[in-house]
Amino acid sequence: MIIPRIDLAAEDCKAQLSAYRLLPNQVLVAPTADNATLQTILKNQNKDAYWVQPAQFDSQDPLAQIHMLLDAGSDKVVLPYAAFAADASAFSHIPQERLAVALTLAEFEQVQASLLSLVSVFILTINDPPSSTNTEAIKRVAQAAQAGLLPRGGIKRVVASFSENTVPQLASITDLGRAGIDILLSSNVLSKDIQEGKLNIGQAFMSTVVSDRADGLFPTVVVDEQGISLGLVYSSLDSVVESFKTGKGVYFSRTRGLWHKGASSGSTQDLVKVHVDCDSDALQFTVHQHGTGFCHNNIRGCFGPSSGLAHLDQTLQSRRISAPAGSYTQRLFNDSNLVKSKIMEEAEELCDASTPEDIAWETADLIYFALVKCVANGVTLRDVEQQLENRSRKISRRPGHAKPKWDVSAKEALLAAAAAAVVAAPAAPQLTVADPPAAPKPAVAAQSGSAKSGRISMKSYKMNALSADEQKKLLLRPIIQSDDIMARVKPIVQSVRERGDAALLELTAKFDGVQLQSTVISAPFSPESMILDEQTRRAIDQAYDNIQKFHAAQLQDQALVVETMPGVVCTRFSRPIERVGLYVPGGTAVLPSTALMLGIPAAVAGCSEIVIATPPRKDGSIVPEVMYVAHKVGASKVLMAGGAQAVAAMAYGTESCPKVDKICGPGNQYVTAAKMLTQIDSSSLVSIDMPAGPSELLVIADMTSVPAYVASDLLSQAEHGTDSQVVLIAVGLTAEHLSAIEDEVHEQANRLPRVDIVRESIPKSYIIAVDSMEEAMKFSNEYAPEHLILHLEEAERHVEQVMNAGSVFVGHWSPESCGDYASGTNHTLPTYGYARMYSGVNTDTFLKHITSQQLTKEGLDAIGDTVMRLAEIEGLEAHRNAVGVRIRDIRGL
Ligand SMILES: NC(=O)c1ccc[n+]([C@@H]2O[C@H](COP(=O)([O-])OP(=O)(O)OC[C@H]3O[C@@H](n4cnc5c(N)ncnc54)[C@H](O)[C@@H]3O)[C@@H](O)[C@H]2O)c1
Ligand SMILES: N[C@H](CO)Cc1c[nH]c[nH+]1
Repeated sequence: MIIPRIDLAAEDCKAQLSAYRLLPNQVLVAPTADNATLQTILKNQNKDAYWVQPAQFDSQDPLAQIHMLLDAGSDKVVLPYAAFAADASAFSHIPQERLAVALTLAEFEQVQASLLSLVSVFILTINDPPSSTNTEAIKRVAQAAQAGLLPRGGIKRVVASFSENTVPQLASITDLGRAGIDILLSSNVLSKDIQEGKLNIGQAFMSTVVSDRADGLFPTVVVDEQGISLGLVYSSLDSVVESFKTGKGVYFSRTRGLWHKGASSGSTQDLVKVHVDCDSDALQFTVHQHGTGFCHNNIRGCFGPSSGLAHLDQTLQSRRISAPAGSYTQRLFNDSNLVKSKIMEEAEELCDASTPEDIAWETADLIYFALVKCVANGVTLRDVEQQLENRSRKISRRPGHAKPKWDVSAKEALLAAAAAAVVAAPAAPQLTVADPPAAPKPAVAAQSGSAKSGRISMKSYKMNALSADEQKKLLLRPIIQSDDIMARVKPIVQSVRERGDAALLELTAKFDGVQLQSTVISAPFSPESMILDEQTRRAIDQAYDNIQKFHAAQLQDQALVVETMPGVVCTRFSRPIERVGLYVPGGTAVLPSTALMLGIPAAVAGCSEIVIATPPRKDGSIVPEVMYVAHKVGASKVLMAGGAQAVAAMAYGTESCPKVDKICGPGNQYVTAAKMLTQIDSSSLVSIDMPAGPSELLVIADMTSVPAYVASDLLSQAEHGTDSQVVLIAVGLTAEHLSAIEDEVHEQANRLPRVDIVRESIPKSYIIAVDSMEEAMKFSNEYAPEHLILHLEEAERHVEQVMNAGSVFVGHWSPESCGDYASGTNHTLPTYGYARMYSGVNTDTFLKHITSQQLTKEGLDAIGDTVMRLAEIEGLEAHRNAVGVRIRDIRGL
């Protein structure tokens, strides 16, 4: 094997480096260890090939410079024998395979046994050209030096370093090579061309390779930059010479002769490295493959397509060039904030994962999003691997502490201290340290963690293949055992009604797993309870402003005045409901947005007492986002309770929770059942907004719809709860379009943190194919969805046909999520088909309308006979008389 020696003091050193980069190793001779050219070279990618030989080290601290060169990634540092002779033990901490020694034949004679175990390469300085005498001497040294393998595997190498102008015969290289001796030559005597007075690099390289085949060819394994095999070919001496010359993959075809790979197909190869195997009879070409691939069947490799990370990397690289419009991947490429959020989300989930399956799952997610970021920024998987390899070559170890921001142990200690402080302070049950705004893990994910496989798909129907009865059945929501739920809720409501706070505390311990000391936090709320990061605060403030604007516009503060007949004036004016209870769900997800949706209209309406009820977190606190909203809307109390017990507390009142006049807000089946139960109990004297149960969504989509958008909207509601239902009405969609939507549902769902919930809600959901918009609208109006999305051409034209729906989202750019959070409309909406007769929460929800009238003498005279006659018909004489006594006076009867 030949090794070029490149003098970094030479002007053309970088050109030399590039010319001989295909050889496995190069020796870089630098004037000093910190030479600027050397440092620049070590910053590039190929450094694992370099043996660095500085002529001079810093005399104060040579070891530090050796560490620096090895940490920078050089494969080996070459030291003069004198350095070892002075104190060999100083180098004993450096891995043997990273050190080489340069010495003369005479010096080798003095080598102590200890040096043999410190270095992996002996570079013998030979001042004369190869001769029979020095060749024999070199061979003797090789025999002595090469005894035994390196501790971590591999051989010790002996290299004969010939002087500046020596151009050895190929036969000498072959002779030394057969004895396992490499030849180090000045790059000045080498050439990529066949040139008089120079040694051709291809021929020199091949002079130690022996073919064991009758045709004299050399089996050549072709691999990509990640070392993944692309195929097996054959090389001849000429093809190798040509490869070194052109820097391309050139082989020998037994049918075509010299074969410039890709010359006709376009699938060319840039040659990255050429290696010979351990017994010198086969080659390995490392290439950067262009075009469709190496295999003539238009796939990447002859042994089939790549898999694993390499495959993901290749897919993302090709998607970067041509991602389908509207696909999730394209969105990720264009939205660096989304990628950032996903990486942080997945990293957190990986930290929280504990089972081997979950850890593998979360790692896969994290790697996926990390690779998207790489590809979006022109970084390849190989670049990442190169970094890992560089790190593995470092010999100085960093302590590896986490930055303070991420130091979990320190944070836990802080939280423990804060919790201890809270226990000591009886009146403040919430932590004083703000937790990150992360939502709690879905209950289902926590329980299962197993059924994470299988396609996630909705059921599929064709409207014209269904009987009327079958169509009707589809209008029903997933069955809820309401008798069973009522039976569970009644005793809960009863016990809170009878035992007040004591029952509340017990039930919170039972259902929410937290033993509180008190049930209510009263305003003014402490600033520590609502500490938010700036981005969250700004998001809440913007949502607040939009929702406030839309709900303030609904307020009719002018009385309605109509003179129905001359002298008969009818008026209607509104007054706020004084005390309202707002339920903010907190079971599988904490929903500060619901606090906005209920609190803002209540505040706009002017309710004088606003109580917000929400389940406490496991540490007994309420999320700071909800506390901040409670503060903004002017709530007087936050009730730390959820479920039926919270509803009962607000309906009947307890020692600490005020009784309210109306309870609003969505919730699970227990919440909804308790609202209905307390509403029909006249002794509670409480009303409710509506039965707002599990979230649901109906999408009507035509061929103009974007599959990725449709799927994302369906999933946005399917992720709420296992009982959520989403429906897609496909209007004249082709089979391809429909299956693109189904694929997106599956793929996007699998990337969701709440995929376990989606796995249960999506199978309860369905797609129904129809032929016309009329059929679609008819079905939608009968279903009366909570949310209706129109993914249609000229979607706005169809709004006038909507008869029953909680809220409508018009066109491709109106995702339902905007209505959930920030556009201005309310997200507390009727579900279960109640949109046929209920409106969603709005400003009027928190108002009563009072009417009044005033009649003049003339007005009463004009209307009197009508009223008296109608009272007579009903047999209500007192009614008739109240008008009659006045009419007699007016008319002087
Ligand atoms: N329609 C709308 O406008 C709208 C808006 C937002 C949310 N939602 C829906 O609200 C619901 C929120 O449900 P959630 O469960 O996440 O939160 P939640 O706050 O409604 O319910 C959590 C509470 O349920 C109680 N509970 C749990 N298991 C119980 C059991 N076995 N027996 C008695 N009580 C029990 C606990 O006290 C717990 O605090 C979802 O279905 C979501 O779709 C609807
Ligand atoms: N989509 C829900 C109404 O059904 C509301 C919500 C809250 N947070 C997110 N979404």
